[in-house]
Amino acid sequence: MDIRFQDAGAAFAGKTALQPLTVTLHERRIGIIGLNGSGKTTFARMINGLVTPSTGKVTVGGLDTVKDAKAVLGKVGFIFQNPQNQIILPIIREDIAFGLKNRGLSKSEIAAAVDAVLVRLDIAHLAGRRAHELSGGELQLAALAAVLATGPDVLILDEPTNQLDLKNRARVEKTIAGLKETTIVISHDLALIENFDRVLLFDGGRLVADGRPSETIVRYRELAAA
Ligand SMILES: Nc1ncnc2c1ncn2[C@@H]1O[C@H](COP(=O)(O)OP(=O)(O)OP(=O)(O)O)[C@@H](O)[C@H]1O
Repeated sequence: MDIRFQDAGAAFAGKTALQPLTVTLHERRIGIIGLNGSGKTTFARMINGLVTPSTGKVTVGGLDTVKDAKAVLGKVGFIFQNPQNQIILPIIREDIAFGLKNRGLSKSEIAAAVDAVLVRLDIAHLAGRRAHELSGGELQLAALAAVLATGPDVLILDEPTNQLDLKNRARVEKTIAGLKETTIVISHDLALIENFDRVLLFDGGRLVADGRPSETIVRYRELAAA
């Protein structure tokens, strides 16, 4: 599943947030790092079309994020920084099922798909729980389950370990490691992405390093210390 940025940049109200860049992503685990406000989330949101390019274009598996916006949304799942904002229905099982409605599935097929994803993430015990009662780590996994159930080819997680304790962090890390989907993770938690296939470093709205995690992380540390 190739993700291609072709001279693609982004601006908000005429102010450049991301300088035009050309890059193709096809690795299975991709990390995105950089200081606050460096353009990481903007870059990630361009992949699912939430942010449309002000110049150039972005394609996912050959689909244009502007012209084929709906198809791209079906291919790219996004787990936001605050997962509670994307859980719509109060009970976890219902919330996961909600995302599968309008797909021509029978009630029993939806129930089976919900069960399958709960088992896959080892969170079957959360099925009947209320979202507002869950811990941060449980919420993160529940949001991931709801997105995974819809069968995306690409998953984007925005700071998935933010505010998690060590136990929940390890749980989320292990879950990410086991995902078969192409997974793009924005993170300030450098240990989380140190074994990824590729890491992109943004600075001031520019892609300034792109390569193996060890090299990119060293560059980030130099940049942060400067
Ligand atoms: N919707 C928007 N409207 C206006 N400006 C925006 C919008 N989204 C982002 N920006 C600006 O674009 C720049 C890059 O922001 P972005 O959210 O991509 O950074 P980031 O690297 O993800 O930051 P952080 O680590 O703090 O989450 C910032 O200057 C930000 O203020």
